[in-house]
Amino acid sequence: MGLFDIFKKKKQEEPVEAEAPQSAQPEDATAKTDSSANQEPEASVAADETVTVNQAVVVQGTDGAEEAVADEEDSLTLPEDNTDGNQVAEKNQTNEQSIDETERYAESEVVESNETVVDDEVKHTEAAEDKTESATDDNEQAVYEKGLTQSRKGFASRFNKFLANFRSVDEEFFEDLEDTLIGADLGFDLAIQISDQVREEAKLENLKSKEDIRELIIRIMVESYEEQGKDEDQNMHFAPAGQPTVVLFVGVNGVGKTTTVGKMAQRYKDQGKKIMLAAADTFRAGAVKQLQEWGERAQVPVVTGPEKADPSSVVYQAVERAKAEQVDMLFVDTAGRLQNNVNLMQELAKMNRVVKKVLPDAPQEVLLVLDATTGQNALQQAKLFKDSSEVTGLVLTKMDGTAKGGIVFAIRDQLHLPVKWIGFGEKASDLRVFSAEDFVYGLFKDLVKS
Ligand SMILES: Nc1nc2c(ncn2[C@@H]2O[C@H](COP(=O)(O)OP(=O)(O)OP(=O)(O)O)[C@@H](O)[C@H]2O)c(=O)[nH]1
Repeated sequence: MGLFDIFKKKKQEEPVEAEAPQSAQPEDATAKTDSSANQEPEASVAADETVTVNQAVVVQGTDGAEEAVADEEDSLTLPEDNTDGNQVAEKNQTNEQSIDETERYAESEVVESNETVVDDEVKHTEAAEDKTESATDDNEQAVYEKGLTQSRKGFASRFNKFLANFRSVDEEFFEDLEDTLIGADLGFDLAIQISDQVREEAKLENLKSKEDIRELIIRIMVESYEEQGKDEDQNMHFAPAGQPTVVLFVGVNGVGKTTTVGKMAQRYKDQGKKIMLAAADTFRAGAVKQLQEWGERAQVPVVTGPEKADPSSVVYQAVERAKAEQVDMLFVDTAGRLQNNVNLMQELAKMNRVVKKVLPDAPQEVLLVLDATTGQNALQQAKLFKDSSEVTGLVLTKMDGTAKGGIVFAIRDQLHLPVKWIGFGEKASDLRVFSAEDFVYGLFKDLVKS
């Protein structure tokens, strides 16, 4: 069954009061494929242990870390400061603000009417999560529907505005359609491609009514999304039993790397995995502290180095330790990388090589963390990271705080990098395995009739 057929089936099964996402109980919610769910639980680690790597930078003879890192020393120039990163972050923010301005018209209604609902939902969610921080118990589809509220309303409001002007399927219609799709953050290329397909099929099927056209657009979007993703490997990859799985988290400042590491640590710890974290963001003291807090919360050890230490040295120590202590998964939090800073990209490559010196098949995953609220900007970052590092998948954070859900379509269309995880909030349980099915449904369910 194709994605659109699943979509239609879900829609037919949906209770009449579809606007109350928390009350929806889809039949197939238990059938979700969670790549991590079938792993064997193992013994948990000692609580609240923080390891400081005091010798992370200094070469002291016998330690392989020094040799490994020294081998790489020539190729690395440490960044002097984070100024550029801050500029990028500020630029993102400015960009976000200006886009917000233009979108306000389309979304103001939605945001206002949602505020009370969101407040209530937040209270409700917090109360529930006081009882359990488990990421596995909640109904996945309801989580997606809630997390995608802003994007769904944004889409619906754009489409309804566009269809309100609908008179006939003429050239003006296609121009409006392209503008609507670009406005929904699908990107120019995909907007044109979808519009062309709609043109072809509307003619072929002789579709004329507003409802038929609306459904055709959504069907084409869903089907082209599915088609483009058929070769993507969305699963997390793991080392063979007995070896640590190493996951590097990369991305520019403030996208949510540290938070994602913390959430993932909690998630896998809850599954019985032995977890270790490495604080390779040695440039920002706050980042180490932030990771330590997540480590304490999840009760997993955190390997740290002195401030301004060579990040690769910390990584090396952490990998050695993870191997020696038979850790199942080592999560490495890296500094905010700048897409236009060659030195920083080199440093990332160096980290990769240092990991391989200890564990030749690692890292099993290099996850690029992207902030969904930055829309097309996130896409640009992803392109640059993809070109200069071995990114294996994406984590899309802050989806709860944006109407730019369409970025998921643009990412697949232009990058062919699988979104593996999605963040719907700041709590550990807000990180979810990405499900195209739930995503598409959460985004479009208001636009298609059952
Ligand atoms: N609403 C929301 N906030 C998030 C999400 N993920 C992360 N955040 C918040 O985003 C902010 C930045 O997150 P960090 O984890 O510090 O980002 P970082 O990429 O590690 O930043 P640097 O250490 O500066 O490189 C924090 O306030 C997080 O709580 C999410 O999915 N939703």
